[in-house]
Formats: sequence, C-alpha cells, structure tokens
Amino acid sequence: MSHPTEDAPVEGGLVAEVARMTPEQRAEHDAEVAEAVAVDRDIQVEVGETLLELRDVTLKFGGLTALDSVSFGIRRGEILGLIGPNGAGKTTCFNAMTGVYRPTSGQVLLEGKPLGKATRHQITQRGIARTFQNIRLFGEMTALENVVVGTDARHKTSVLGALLRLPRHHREEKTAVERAMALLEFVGIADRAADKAKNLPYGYQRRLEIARAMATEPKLLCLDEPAAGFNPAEKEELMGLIRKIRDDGFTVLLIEHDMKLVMGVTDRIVVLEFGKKIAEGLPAEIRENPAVIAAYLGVPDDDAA
Ligand SMILES: Nc1ncnc2c1ncn2[C@@H]1O[C@H](COP(=O)(O)OP(=O)(O)OP(=O)(O)O)[C@@H](O)[C@H]1O
Repeated sequence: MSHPTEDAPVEGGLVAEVARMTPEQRAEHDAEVAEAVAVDRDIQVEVGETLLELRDVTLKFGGLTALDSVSFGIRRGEILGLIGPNGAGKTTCFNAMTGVYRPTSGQVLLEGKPLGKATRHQITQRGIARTFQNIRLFGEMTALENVVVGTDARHKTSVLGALLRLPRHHREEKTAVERAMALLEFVGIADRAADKAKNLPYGYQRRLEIARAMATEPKLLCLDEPAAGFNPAEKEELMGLIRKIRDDGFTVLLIEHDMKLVMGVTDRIVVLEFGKKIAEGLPAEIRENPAVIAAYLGVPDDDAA
C-alpha cells in the first residue's frame, strides 16, 4: 500500500474550514460526509426485517457453558443492546457472530443464511464488523492508514492487480483514502488524521476503532464496550455518534456496562445471565424486569446506575 497521506494531504485546514461554514453549508457538508460513509445506503432494505439471528446457540469451553441455547434476532436499522453481569456471555456472543468461535450447537444466520464454517475474513466480507473491549489499532500507522486498512476488506482487485498497479487498483485506493477521510470526519477525529494511532488521546482511539470497523461497510456493526473509560461528557458524545451511525443506515449491536448509556441509546435490549437469555424488550420494559433487577443486584452503583 502506498502512503495514503501522499495522495490526500491532510490539511489542518479541513477542521478550520468546517468551523467557518454557515449552518446551511455545515448541514450540506455533513450530508455529503454521511453519504460518503454509507456507500450502500441505496441498497438498504426496509427497517424491521431480521438481519442477524442467533438460533439456539450453545457454546461450551470444556465443562463451562458460556452460552446456553441463546436465541434472539437483530432487526435491520435498530440499535440493539446486549447486557448482563460480568461473565454473562456477551463477548462470547460477539465471538460466535464474528467467527472467532463456532457454536457447539445452534446456528448464527446473517440475512437468513447460516454463517456455518465461514472464516473471520469471510464474515467481515459478508457484512459483520466489530470493535474490541481492548483497543486493537495499528499503533505505528496514522489514523487515516488504520481506516484505509479497514476498507481493504472490500477491495476487489487481486494482489497481482495491486502489484501491477492496475488502474482499478489505483481507483480503489484513491476511493479508499477519500472514504477513510470521510469516516474520520464522521466520527469526529479528522483533525488528527495524520497522527500515529498510538499518539492519539484515548477517546480518539476508541472513535478510530469505530471508524475502522465502519470502513468494511458492515451491515451490522458490533461495538464491545465502546464507552469503557469514558467520562460522562464523552459518554454523552458517544451516544450521539451511535445514533448518527444508525441514522446513516447501519445496524448496531452494543455491549455496554453503563446502564444510562444503554437505556438512552438502544431501541431494544437483550439480557444475558450465566449464558442464558433472561429478558428481551424495550429499554423501559427491561428497566422494570424483576429478573434483570435481580441479576444486577450486587453490581456496584457505577455500573448499575
Ligand atoms: N476462551 C475461553 N476459554 C474458556 N472460558 C472462556 C473463554 N472465553 C470466555 N470464557 C468464559 O465464558 C464465560 C462468558 O464470558 P464472556 O467474556 O462472554 O462474558 P461477558 O458477558 O462478555 O463478560 P464481561 O462483561 O466481563 O466482559 C465466562 O465464564 C468466561 O470466563
């Protein structure tokens, strides 16, 4: 890969330019950024149909049943929260959806088709992307390069095409840089596009992870505790970003310990405890659900508030 920054010099000017815009210009600019980010928007189908389904998924680690016959669906266009006390099986659920682990029994279906033995890469190509509890960025690469790497999952040219620098490869690379820049702007960190990922503030790194996952053009974006380590103001901003992602045509699955955030941003919630689904419903229903309240008893106020 050539250095994206050579093709698209990142001017500190971009942020200043946006700041100088009138409200009308700003709205138009934001719409253009959103359009560049959601390239598949026009092929999105109706909101409401099931995008991903877990059907009786059981996953065992030796003698430990991490998921016990779990079934639920994620509808296109919604923000679904996946919550539960520590060790409930949330991350294992993500891992079963993204090909890290195969269910011991049961099925995960994307758009009605089983993931079966698909590899992680194939699953990314089929449209599921995720972030991790512990940030996993390429520290020595710039923020922009980290996102361009994400877009590589969608490239159609072969390695040979890249080596020969065929026109199609060049076109794809240019588009990838432009889209990566739009993504950085979308998540609010365009001003640090040329900085190495390892030098970015923590909150920026978390946003960069989201931008990188979005770069694969996922149908389903899975966020694993994206607010971990955030202060209340940062959490508030993150809620805004998650809503913006959904409004731009993505479907979001969110694992999060912060109840205020989960209740404030999700459309529906699934609750796990000891590997079993104990509840599913609207945030207001979940809040009042006795089984959920019991599951959270004993959890420190910070997490349960
Ligand atoms: N690779 C593994 N090998 C053995 N046990 C595992 C493995 N991964 C997870 N587990 C166990 O499976 C159970 C569910 O873990 P999981 O990480 O999915 O929970 P979680 O709900 O995401 O928890 P947390 O909120 O603490 O991240 C736990 O008992 C955990 O110890």
